[in-house]
Amino acid sequence: MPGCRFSPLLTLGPVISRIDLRGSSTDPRDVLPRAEFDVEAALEKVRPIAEDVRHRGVAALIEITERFDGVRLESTRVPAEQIAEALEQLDPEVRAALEESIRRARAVHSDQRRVGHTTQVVPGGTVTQRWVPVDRVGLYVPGGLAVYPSSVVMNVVPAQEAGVPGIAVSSPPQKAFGGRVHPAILAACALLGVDEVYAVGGAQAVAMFALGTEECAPVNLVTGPGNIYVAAAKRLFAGRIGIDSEAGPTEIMVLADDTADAAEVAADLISQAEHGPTSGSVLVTASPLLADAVEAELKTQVARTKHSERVAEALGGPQSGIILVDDLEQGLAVVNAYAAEHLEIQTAEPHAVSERVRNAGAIFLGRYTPVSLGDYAAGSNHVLPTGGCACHSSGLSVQTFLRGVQVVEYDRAALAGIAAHVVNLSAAEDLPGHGDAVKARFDWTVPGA
Ligand SMILES: NC(=O)c1ccc[n+]([C@@H]2O[C@H](COP(=O)([O-])OP(=O)(O)OC[C@H]3O[C@@H](n4cnc5c(N)ncnc54)[C@H](O)[C@@H]3O)[C@@H](O)[C@H]2O)c1
Ligand SMILES: N[C@H](CO)Cc1c[nH]c[nH+]1
Ligand SMILES: [Zn+2]
Repeated sequence: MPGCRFSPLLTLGPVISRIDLRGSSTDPRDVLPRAEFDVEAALEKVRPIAEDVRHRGVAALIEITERFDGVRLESTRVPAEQIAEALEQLDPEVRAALEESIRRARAVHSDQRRVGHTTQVVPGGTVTQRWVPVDRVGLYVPGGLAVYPSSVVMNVVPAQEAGVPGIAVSSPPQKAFGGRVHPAILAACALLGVDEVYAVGGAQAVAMFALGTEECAPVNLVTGPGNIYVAAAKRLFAGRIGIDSEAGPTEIMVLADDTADAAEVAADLISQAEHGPTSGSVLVTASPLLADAVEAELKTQVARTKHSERVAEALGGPQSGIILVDDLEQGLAVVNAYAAEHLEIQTAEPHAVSERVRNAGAIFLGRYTPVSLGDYAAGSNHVLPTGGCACHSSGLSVQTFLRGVQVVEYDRAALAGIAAHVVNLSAAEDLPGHGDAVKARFDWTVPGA
């Protein structure tokens, strides 16, 4: 059968492991799978790359790119003609899909814009909250195992809607495309009006953005997903620049009951496993019947999916599994403990269930909302917190590119009205100089002090 491949991994045992939490009072956090993603260890490899870029700029980038991507660049900056040419040659169907994806993402992200607000604290005393976009961002678009024009959309649209004036994109050059950045990525940049693109991948791209080179001015913020080296470089430069998150391997958790369709659940688990061998795909269910049916479906579908080897590796890895629970209550406890990047709810009452979810990067409700819709064209953003970070962080949004600046203004009477409290608090902290700064405005006589 054309396109049908058989993975030898499938003959070795179950396609996915089972964790039976039924009747157990174990804290789900102690047993939940997660892929190993040792950013600290990767830092050791990334530090010399960063130092090299710091000292030798473009010359270092050219050498590192030759080493890791097998491409000898003449310049790191992609010429404008290459970007224009990529758009001219873009398949019309892919162009239409990208345009619709951009239109929907723009509709959602433009609604996230924040307006400033002034609070009148007392007569004559105001605090205004202003939202100011960062001046310049570097957006990383991965291009290793797969290439991601959709990630161009997911990074660029919120930055544009936030009003960021300087937007630069970087993505690895592809040997298979004559050493150029993948043409679909260049075309997506063209559709979005982004003309500053670099053919640099991995940690070296983050170093280029953070430090600047002869060809690329430094940025204030780097966003975008990537592999462990990208994550390690973000950790290395965080503080010097802002970062969105250290995105790890993609993951999906499906919370399902026996109203779910096993074939659809299996297809969704495979969809995210397709990103790479460390992707995590987890089904949580109280239905042993569904668990069996999904496992059987996985066996069939994995064998015929295009990237069956890496899918089988991801599903067979310790980061994937089918978790059997007693009931929806325990299922929700597992869901909240895991804090999935993507959570699908395939139950009889997905809305009501979703109200009880506290930790998830994005929630996909019902059978007609698969994660892959969100990956490409729901309007939502697909750059989401992974590795459990959804319990403290959000996905990419307009807010990522904004800083809140408070503008404070009190007149004489308003300051006089609070002066005694400021002086007393400064004394309580043994920082009397702070109080003196207020007293100085009243000829050292503070009313009521
Ligand atoms: N969260 C999201 O929104 C999202 C979206 C798309 C992709 N992803 C994830 O992003 C990741 C993409 O990873 P990828 O590897 O395919 O692409 P990538 O672009 O992140 O990394 C490729 C680069 O890594 C560098 N590299 C390769 N081997 C190296 C080594 N030994 N030392 C130093 N650098 C090295 C190369 O320079 C290459 O250009 C996947 O884990 C995928 O799941 C996440
Ligand atoms: N699932 C990935 C992380 O959310 C995004 C993506 C891009 N293309 C396909 N999928
Ligand atoms: Zn995906």
